[in-house]
Amino acid sequence: MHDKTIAELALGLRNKEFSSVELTQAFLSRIQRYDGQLNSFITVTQDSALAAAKAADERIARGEAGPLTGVPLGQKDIFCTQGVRTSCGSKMLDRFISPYDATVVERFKQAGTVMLGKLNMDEFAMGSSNETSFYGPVRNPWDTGTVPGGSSGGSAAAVAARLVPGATGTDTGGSIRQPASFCGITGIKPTYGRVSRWGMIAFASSLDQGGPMARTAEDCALMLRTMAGFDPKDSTSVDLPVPDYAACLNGSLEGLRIGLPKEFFGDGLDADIARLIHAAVAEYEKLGATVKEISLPNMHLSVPAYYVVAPAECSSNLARFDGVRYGHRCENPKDLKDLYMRSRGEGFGAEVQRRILIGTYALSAGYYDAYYLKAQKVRRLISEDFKRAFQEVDVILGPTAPSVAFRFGEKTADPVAMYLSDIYTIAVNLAGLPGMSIPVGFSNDLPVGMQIIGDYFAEERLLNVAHRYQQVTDWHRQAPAL
Ligand SMILES: NC(=O)C[C@H](N)C(=O)O
Repeated sequence: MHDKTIAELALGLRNKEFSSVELTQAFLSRIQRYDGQLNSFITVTQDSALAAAKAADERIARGEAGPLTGVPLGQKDIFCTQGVRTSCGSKMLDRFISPYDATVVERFKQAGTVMLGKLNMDEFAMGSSNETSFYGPVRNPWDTGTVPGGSSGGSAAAVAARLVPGATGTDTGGSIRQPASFCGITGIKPTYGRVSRWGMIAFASSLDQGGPMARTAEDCALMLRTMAGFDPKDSTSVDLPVPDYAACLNGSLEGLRIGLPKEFFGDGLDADIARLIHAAVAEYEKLGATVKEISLPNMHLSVPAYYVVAPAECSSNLARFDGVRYGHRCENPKDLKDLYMRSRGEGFGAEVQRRILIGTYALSAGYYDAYYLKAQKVRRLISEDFKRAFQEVDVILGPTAPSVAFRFGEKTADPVAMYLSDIYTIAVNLAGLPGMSIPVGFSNDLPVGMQIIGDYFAEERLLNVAHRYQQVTDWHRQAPAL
């Protein structure tokens, strides 16, 4: 059962080939058997999962089921879950039991899905390797000596290892796409504003966006249909109708205009990855697409701009964790200042502290214009690059990451080397565009992902482009040996 996609599981449930309780039990026993090796879960919610599965079976029996009723899923531990620890991968929130559900969690509950547990992640979503989690690193199921990517590494590893058929992720600067690439799965970061951020612990509010991670584009479409939609509780949520993403997967690609940005294929890209991306592009030509080289001239400014904007917003968002109302509180504080200093010093790990310091500096009097304001101007230039490109092409293809999964410790001593893992993904967040990663082959036995970028609210197009490729290839069907 664990090898089936979400679409196949949903069909099996509807046809009563198996019950949601049986399915949930099967995944729970896989988690118990294999997650010791991977560490992809922070919390497994066995009892509530079985209760939700039982309720789903009853709903199916009454003929009141929705398309995903009874399907088990995992939630990244950044989404608040009522009555369940929501740690965000941090000691700061190790004992935080959320009093409410995030909108995304609430929507999945209403759809009758079953939450298997909360997935491991980089602390407060800051990282590209899952090595910053307070709960220890997640291991990549393709080679447990390598990282799964980050920050949604627990979600990616669990989906790849078939411990869950699908999971949520969040993407502030590549955090859905880069781990999807490293673990050989499919993930989509929707347009900023498409999925509610309410109850999703804030890192950089102008960039954060939740999205689905699964094995196929079809499964991502099914999950996104449930996740997306207007939410009055999120001030940046966009009030646009949600298309039936699964209905447009089979559209023809005849005449599709593909752009390949020359900046994505320059120095720093692994030669094997470049070869696999070109091979995937050739498949699209067979499907009727035309290809042209384009330029995104300000791409080289995306990582520097992101590392001003994201830390600036994080320094403001994380100010709430002061040991008074939220989060870890130190023992026996002498006075208020001591309480703040020690609670934050003990509760936050090194990478989070680094970002808070950078952000506070960038926003401080006298530096604001030089850093924050300038980064915002660069952000506009990057958006305009894409705007120009989308006048000529329908989608942009390129690598998701410059390398395959790297080894533990390889980049921890050099934060800038770590930040460069997101060199191809970050510009998409700065512009607020939708982006996707799909598996297109292997290099040294490790999965390689291709990125598909579209114009605002072109999620249907991206999913269609990904699905057509998955109909003629089987990279997304490969499974790691556990
Ligand atoms: N949250 C993300 O999208 C991950 C990104 N690598 C960062 O550390 O900021």
